Amino acid sequence: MTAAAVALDHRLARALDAWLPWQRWYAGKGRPHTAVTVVQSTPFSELPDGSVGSILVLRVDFADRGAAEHYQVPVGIRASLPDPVAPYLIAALDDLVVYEATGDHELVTELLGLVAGEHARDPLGFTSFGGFADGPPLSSRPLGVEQTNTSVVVDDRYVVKFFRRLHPGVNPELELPRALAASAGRHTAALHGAVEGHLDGAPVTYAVVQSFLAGAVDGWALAQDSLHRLRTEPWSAVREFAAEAFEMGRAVATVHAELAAGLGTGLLGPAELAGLAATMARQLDESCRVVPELALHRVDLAAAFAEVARLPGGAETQRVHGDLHLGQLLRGPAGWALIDFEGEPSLPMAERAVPHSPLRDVAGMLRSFEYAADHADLLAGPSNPAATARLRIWAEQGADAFCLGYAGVAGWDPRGQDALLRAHTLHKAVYEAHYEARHRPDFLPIPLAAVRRLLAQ
Ligand SMILES: Nc1ncnc2c1ncn2[C@@H]1O[C@H](COP(=O)(O)OP(=O)(O)O)[C@@H](O)[C@H]1O
Ligand SMILES: O=P(O)(O)O[C@H]1O[C@H](CO)[C@@H](O[C@H]2O[C@H](CO)[C@@H](O)[C@H](O)[C@H]2O)[C@H](O)[C@H]1O
Repeated sequence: MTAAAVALDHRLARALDAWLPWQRWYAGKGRPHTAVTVVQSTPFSELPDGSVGSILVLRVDFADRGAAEHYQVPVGIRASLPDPVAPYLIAALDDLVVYEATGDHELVTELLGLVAGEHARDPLGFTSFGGFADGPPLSSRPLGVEQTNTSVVVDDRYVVKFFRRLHPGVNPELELPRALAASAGRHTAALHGAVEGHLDGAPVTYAVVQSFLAGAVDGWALAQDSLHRLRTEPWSAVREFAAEAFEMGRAVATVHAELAAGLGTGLLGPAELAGLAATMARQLDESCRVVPELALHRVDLAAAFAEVARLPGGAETQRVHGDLHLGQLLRGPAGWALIDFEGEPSLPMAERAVPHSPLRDVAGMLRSFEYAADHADLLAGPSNPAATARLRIWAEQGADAFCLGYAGVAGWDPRGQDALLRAHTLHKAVYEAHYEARHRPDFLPIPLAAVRRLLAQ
């Protein structure tokens, strides 16, 4: 059998069926599936020894007969597995092995070359926005971090992010940086290229290439370090983290201003506010089906969301990040930068493209300060009221400093819009409960405790 034929062999579909549910990025966990089908296979490279690189699209059908999901799996198919690629094995069929192309420097180099050269491999198109160095890259490595998609760092200069779950529509992670290309300052990573195609007649973003901010530390790692120090040097840990949170607030407000300037602003009037309240209530219902513990608070949560429909004077909107948290901020030599503009990865693209109040992102950050503190509390084991109190002060000081930094740039303090900020914060906590139930059930107590605490305030 040739390598090209393997991509379409039904035995590969069977192997993928067993492999897929174990992947961190697989979002169908908890929904028994009935079939995994390779619905698209786009060979992008054929090496002299007959090895092939191909971008597969899998369709997953579910027993509940709900909507099918599509996933991207770039694969390499070779006669033997080169040593560095061994951890990426998917299946061995006859005399050929199939593995994840993201672990293969040769195939990553081929893909990057297609982007830099703006080639096409029907139905995929490769676009360059410039900034590629001459000559092939010397090294590449999958990031290997906890993430929703799969990113590969090339020469510590680029990061190629392969979107795993494919939704029809242009991914905001391509759309927003592309719109900001001329105006974006130092608080975002430059966009170099993209891989786009079609699925069922709709445009789909397969991958983006961005500048890699080498040596940057992310906000979550910085928070972990600070929380560790909180045990021995509580006041300097609180003070120093608050100073960073202040700068994070400034960076987020600056990017918000750039997004507003590049993509415009709007106003939610009474009808749109009622629509927003209804969307929050609908998402609450969906999350209650996945996380039964949430249903205990359904009435109070619905009441907080209903408040949105009664906001006097409306609310300003614009395109926002959409899924902001500490892990989405990287501190490099030029200060804090925002990454990962794809929005909530489970939402359809049309919903992710809806303009929102910037408070949605602010709420994401405020939740993240609390999340980090509650995560530390959870890991610390048996209850220790003094330690818990310190953690709460740490989170509150971080949140206050963030809002002050934001206000310094935006000219308004997010804490001034109480009901909308509260609704967005609760909405984020509900989303987190849904997300954790699907991806990291051990962490589910964190957002559930937050829902209880926020409702009690
Ligand atoms: N441009 C970049 N420069 C440096 N590191 C990055 C960059 N983009 C992403 N990362 C690192 O990769 C991690 C995952 O990236 P992210 O875009 O959040 O992935 P996902 O959306 O799949 O969860 C980030 O937390 C960060 O550590
Ligand atoms: O993968 P993404 O970065 O797009 O975001 C998803 O995964 C995040 C976890 O990796 C999740 O964030 C939640 O956990 C964080 C700690 O790991 C915490 O800082 C965030 O506040 C919390 O929301 C995010 O919600 C999800 O969309």
